[in-house]
Amino acid sequence: MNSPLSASSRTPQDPAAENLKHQREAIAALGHELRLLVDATVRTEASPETTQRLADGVRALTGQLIGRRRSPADIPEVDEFPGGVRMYSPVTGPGSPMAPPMRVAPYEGGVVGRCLLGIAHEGPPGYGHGGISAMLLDELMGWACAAAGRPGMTISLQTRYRGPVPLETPLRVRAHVTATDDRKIYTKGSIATEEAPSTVLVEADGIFVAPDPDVARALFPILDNAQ
Ligand SMILES: CCCCCCCC(=O)SCCNC(=O)CCNC(=O)[C@H](O)C(C)(C)COP(=O)(O)OP(=O)(O)OC[C@H]1O[C@@H](n2cnc3c(N)ncnc32)[C@H](O)[C@@H]1OP(=O)(O)O
Repeated sequence: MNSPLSASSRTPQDPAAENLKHQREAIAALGHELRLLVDATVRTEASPETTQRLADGVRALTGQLIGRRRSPADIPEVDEFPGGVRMYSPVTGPGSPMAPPMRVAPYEGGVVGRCLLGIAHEGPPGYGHGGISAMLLDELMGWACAAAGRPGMTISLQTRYRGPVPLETPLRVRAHVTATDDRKIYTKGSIATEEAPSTVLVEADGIFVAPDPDVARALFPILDNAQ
């Protein structure tokens, strides 16, 4: 299984790789514009008439996007599953209007994620929603498992909120594997600002399980097709 941090197996000269790159760039460009739209939407004080007109305009745009719809079980062609690029991940996906998106890199035996939360991610006024913090940590601890060669699914996530997470502030999320026990992988994670990286605002303990192969095939039929 490839690590999500590893490069794609296709070479840049490969026409299929060029096409994939082109597709991903376009998806990321749309994701970027949609994130700006989401941000503008949750900030707007436009009149009801203007808001209604915009809703009609957005509906017309959405109509253009409905073509080959995928079922939840399908893997997008632009993705690498398992263990690779997820263009529409709600945390790291450059094509997701919901994602901050968090950029992940290796870091001191684990992984680090960098992102900003916007008003769309707000919980208490001016601060991030606790569920969003848990989502960032869950995802990054999952990456830490994969980067350690032990990909798994979350079975337990415990979060402690020590301080509110400021919006529109560069954040540093960290995660690493602390221990493994058969199929269980134990992880720790934290969120701090880039400005004060040693002041932990949220910390988490996560337990992941590498699913039994039969369970994994039942959950992800695509794994059978890939063989
Ligand atoms: C790189 C991309 C990163 C993405 C990260 C995103 C992470 C996620 O959000 S994953 C989504 C949320 N998680 C889930 O939906 C998982 C739901 N759980 C399941 O489907 C199953 O428990 C699954 C598939 C993980 C494991 O099933 P299976 O392979 O049958 O394992 P199973 O035999 O039941 O359990 C293995 C061990 O874990 C323990 N365990 C399983 N579930 C739990 C649980 N919820 N709580 C505590 N222990 C548990 C079992 O007791 C067992 O321990 P032991 O061997 O000591 O008895």
